[in-house]
Amino acid sequence: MTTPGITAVGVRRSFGSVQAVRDVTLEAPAGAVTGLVGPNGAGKTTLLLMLASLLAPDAGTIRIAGVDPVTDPAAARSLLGWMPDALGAWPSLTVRETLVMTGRLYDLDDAAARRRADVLIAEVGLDGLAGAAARVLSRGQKQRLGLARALVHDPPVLLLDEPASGLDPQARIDLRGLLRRFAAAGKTVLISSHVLAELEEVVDDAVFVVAGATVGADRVAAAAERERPWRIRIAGQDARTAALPVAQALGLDVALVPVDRRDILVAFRSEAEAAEGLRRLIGAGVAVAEFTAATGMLEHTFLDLGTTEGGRA
Ligand SMILES: Nc1ncnc2c1ncn2[C@@H]1O[C@H](COP(=O)(O)OP(=O)(O)OP(=O)(O)O)[C@@H](O)[C@H]1O
Repeated sequence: MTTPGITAVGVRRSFGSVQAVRDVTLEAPAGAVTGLVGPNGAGKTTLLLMLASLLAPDAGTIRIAGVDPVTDPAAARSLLGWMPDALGAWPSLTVRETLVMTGRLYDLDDAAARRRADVLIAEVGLDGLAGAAARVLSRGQKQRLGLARALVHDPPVLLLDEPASGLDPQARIDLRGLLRRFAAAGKTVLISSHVLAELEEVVDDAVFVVAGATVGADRVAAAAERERPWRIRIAGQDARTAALPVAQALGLDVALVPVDRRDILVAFRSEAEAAEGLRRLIGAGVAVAEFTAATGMLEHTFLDLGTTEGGRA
């Protein structure tokens, strides 16, 4: 029976004495975009390489849409699209030739490979560069080609390592739309990125990897619930002047209410507490122009995990 999505249980991989991945257990369901988040050197790329069947795990089990990439790498590769963080393209082939060649490697006949290349060139916005050699592409253009290449065989599972790096704002918005469309079509998307604010806008859920191990759901939930700062901006008043009425309305000592450029920072323990704070400010007649969490949930959780228990799961 085919199980959609990606599962990994107790996966490990060392390079000599370096334990790059020491204990990863995760599930990325079909029909969703799952983020893979962790600090530099946490083991994300090593893990993605194992999921992509390009590196053998020392221990543990992996399933890509039900297929074991260790015992049946060919079947796994037919099910997954892999976008590495750096494009290892054939430098003298053009964009179109690269995609046609990739299609041929996936057993498309020549005509089908050409049709597929043209569709993908349009989809990733490389129309004007179809005849350009891969070596002359900018970093962002290479990223687009890497994405197109991962999609050649229309795989149900997509593994993307830092796909947004080097992309301009429009290309990032396009990428978000594309990933959401994939998820809506029932595909599985696992994406690593350091740009957490951006990841936040595209993922349904996130898996945190710290020091080679996935962080348990209870620890992630606890980290997410810890106090975090909110930015408050008051209409028509500079932040220093406005800090006093804000502190009074919230029952705080003004000396404990920091100011950051035009904003006042106040820590709340939860969204419910923040909502209550906003109610009090409005009730006290404070002209609130902006009231927003200073860090997104992913960033907040990431920072919290990095500062507790040495980040160990
Ligand atoms: N081929 C290799 N040989 C030796 N050590 C390696 C190898 N590949 C990775 N490592 C080590 O394994 C650890 C995890 O590396 P990995 O590239 O998986 O981390 P990452 O989470 O992707 O990091 P980043 O966010 O910086 O890209 C690092 O300490 C790295 O130095």
